[in-house]
Amino acid sequence: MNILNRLHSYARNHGQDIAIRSGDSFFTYAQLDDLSGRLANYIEERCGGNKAPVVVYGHKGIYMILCFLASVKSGRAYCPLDISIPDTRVEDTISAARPSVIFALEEMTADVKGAISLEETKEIIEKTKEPIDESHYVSGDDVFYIIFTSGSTGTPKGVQITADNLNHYLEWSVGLGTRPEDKLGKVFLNQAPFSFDLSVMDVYTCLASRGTLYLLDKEVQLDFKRLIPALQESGAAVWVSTPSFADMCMADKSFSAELMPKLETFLFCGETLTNTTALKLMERFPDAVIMNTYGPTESTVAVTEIQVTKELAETVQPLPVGVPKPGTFFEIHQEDGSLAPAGESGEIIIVGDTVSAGYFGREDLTRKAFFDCMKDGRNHRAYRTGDKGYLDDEGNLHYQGRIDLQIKLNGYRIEIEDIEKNIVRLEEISHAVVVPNIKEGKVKSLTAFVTGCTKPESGFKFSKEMKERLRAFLPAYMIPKKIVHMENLPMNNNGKVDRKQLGGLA
Ligand SMILES: Nc1ncnc2c1ncn2[C@@H]1O[C@H](COP(=O)(O)OP(=O)(O)OP(=O)(O)O)[C@@H](O)[C@H]1O
Repeated sequence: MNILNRLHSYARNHGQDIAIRSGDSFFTYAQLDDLSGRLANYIEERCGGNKAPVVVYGHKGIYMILCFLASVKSGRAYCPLDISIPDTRVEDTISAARPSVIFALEEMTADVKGAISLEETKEIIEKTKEPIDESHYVSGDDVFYIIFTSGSTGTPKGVQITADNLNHYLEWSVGLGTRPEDKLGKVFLNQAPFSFDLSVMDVYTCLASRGTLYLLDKEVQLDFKRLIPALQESGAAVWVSTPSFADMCMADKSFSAELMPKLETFLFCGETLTNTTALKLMERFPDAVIMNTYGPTESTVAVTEIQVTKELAETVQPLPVGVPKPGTFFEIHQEDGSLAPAGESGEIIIVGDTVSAGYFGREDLTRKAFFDCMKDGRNHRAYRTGDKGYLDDEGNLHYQGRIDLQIKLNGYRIEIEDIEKNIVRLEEISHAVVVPNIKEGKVKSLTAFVTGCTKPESGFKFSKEMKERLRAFLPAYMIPKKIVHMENLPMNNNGKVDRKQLGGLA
């Protein structure tokens, strides 16, 4: 599949269909294709031989996607930066990317010179009458986008995803949870900021399916009084978010099939989907299909899928993340780099057609994380995920947490996520995040932050009781020193549980 050609054909044959909506603004397929082609012409004329990426700064406006498409039509990768990114990181990213053009579609407070504002972008498009020729479009191994990871599990790096990576990903994602034809013309919900690659799952799967992308901005997401009516108004059939965001929505009783009667598919990625969340969602949306998918930015959003049925959610805990998409293979490596025996756990290595070429301008980091590998008689790109997992007899991948969330406490080697999985076995608790208390580089104790039950009268008593009961599941050295009840776990800008913030509270 070639997404840019597909957009062209939609613009020609279904030009009046709405491609993107944000509040009262929208672009039809004809507008999106035409205006992005014209803006691409401007970029090419202005930059000529400078093929450096285009930085697009902003939030959930419809012009964001228009600028992404203009960049790739001009033959340049784009690098999306959301307004939630702190100024210093915006500045660092821009100095690393050395962009050919910067579009700042929202007001920018970072120290950045020469950015083109939204008003100027509109004027440029108005003045540039001709769309760019297709021969300029990024294709094959050309980089389509560069996403700087959030750093939730390390330091931010610019992951380069090529046109081929994206096209291979889309061939699979249009069929996630439903047949591809069942997604045609449907509404897709966008929760994730564009600087988080989860958004690629809704933006491009939607555009590839001639759907309407419904953008939910940050302020709406944080205000139930606006969020619930927006969800209702969206008419969404495909839901794409982190599980944490769905959990947050479930705090409102009206979040159900009555509110969103057209909702057919939940697509989750980015963090663990707990059995509790899946089961609660099934109660609220009995007819919807729930898909768990897994993958890092480095292998284009997601590379596995599994439909979470009631039976699965009731019998297998934690939930598997599923089987690889076509064109993806897994290897499980032991600490010494050799292949783990069948069924045993180790580092998950992703091999295949959606694995990135590497990090932008960071040959050193690229060499550490990526390598080439033969599979089925062909050379493939492979990526060391830093995630731990194993493959079961049916070929399902089971994710067991980050290798770097392994700590040493009083000489014991402990998997933080192992403790979390056991805490949620306690009836009252639906989510648990355990953070180490570190002094002088050494782990001194552990604190667990939990949600689920109503606020206990005495935090001390609650902690004591939970710890007592945890003894049924965990050895004493793995039981956190404190168990703290919270109404909600804090989320980072990408909508994942914010471990760093909790670390500060421990
Ligand atoms: N379905 C899933 N279940 C559990 N964990 C998941 C799932 N999908 C993704 N993850 C976790 O999210 C990671 C990928 O996150 P992402 O590429 O968004 O980077 P990030 O959160 O910005 O972190 P960093 O910046 O440190 O790379 C995976 O490597 C895995 O640890």
